[in-house]
Amino acid sequence: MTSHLKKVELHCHLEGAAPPTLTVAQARKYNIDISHYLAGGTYVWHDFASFLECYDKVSEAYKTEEDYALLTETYLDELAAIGTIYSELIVSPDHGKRIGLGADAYIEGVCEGVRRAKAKSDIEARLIVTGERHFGPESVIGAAEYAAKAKNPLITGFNLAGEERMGRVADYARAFDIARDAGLGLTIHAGEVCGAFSVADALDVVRPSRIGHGVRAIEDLDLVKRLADLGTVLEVCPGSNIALNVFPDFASHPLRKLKASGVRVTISSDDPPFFHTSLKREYELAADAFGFSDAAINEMTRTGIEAAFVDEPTRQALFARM
Ligand SMILES: Nc1ncnc2[nH]cnc12
Ligand SMILES: [Zn+2]
Repeated sequence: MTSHLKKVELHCHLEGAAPPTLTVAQARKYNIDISHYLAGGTYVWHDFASFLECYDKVSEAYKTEEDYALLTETYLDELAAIGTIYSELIVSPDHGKRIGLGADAYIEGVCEGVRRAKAKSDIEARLIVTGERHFGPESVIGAAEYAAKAKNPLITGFNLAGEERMGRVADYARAFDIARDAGLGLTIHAGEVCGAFSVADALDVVRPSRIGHGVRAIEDLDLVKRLADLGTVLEVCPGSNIALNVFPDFASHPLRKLKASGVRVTISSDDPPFFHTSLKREYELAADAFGFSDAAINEMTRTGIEAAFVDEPTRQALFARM
């Protein structure tokens, strides 16, 4: 039981949080045939590549500023209802461009959703602009330039997601330079689909304060020590890792080992309905599948606040709410 615990989430893709019921309604509204990707109330995919394809198709069912406001508000309301005080949403203005809505209208819709949710529950939220590797380095640079120029106080970070097997981190270094120069927090997907080398690449090239997943660092114990020494925070998403078969089961998932080795870890849901999970379930798994005490879970939540891409007064206000 973790319902009494305050919660923080650093790693959730906005479109990846789309409830299947809402996506069905959206697809009906726009007369989109989504039956290959959503059947029986469940998103349909069978491996990482088909998951990404399904994710992109589902995203296409959200088309207007109001659609993004509703999607954001719906997810943040769900988080607030389980005691979540802070959420970082991974968003893709580039996707807004691709669907013809435009990056500004996409972001404005998301910001409206953040404001609506905050007015109801006081949940704090920030946006991490992401580039997606499978759309190529130029599109990732475009995403970084957008984030850098936006001067939107809710946009506080930059991420790189998508097909991890596409190119090496160095191909995307320029995008991270742009984001770093703009003062954005840096995080990057690594060590999820690819092995420990991708985490080492991320540390060498990007020097991020956080890594999305990073769990396959466990394949190289020197690298685990490096993560612990640097204080790099891992945004660990156990349910996602099991759904994508990164590890066969929770017993072989390295969350406990990483934490015991001194690596700073947090827990998140990634793309919850795609992976049959939720932040509530991830906290329950931390207690039941991993055997963490309330104190250990609170420690991970505090790590999340320490690593959050927020200004210091906001960070202190979040600590005060713990
Ligand atoms: N788990 C994941 N890894 C990489 N890119 C993603 N985009 C959405 N979810 C993702
Ligand atoms: Zn992710």
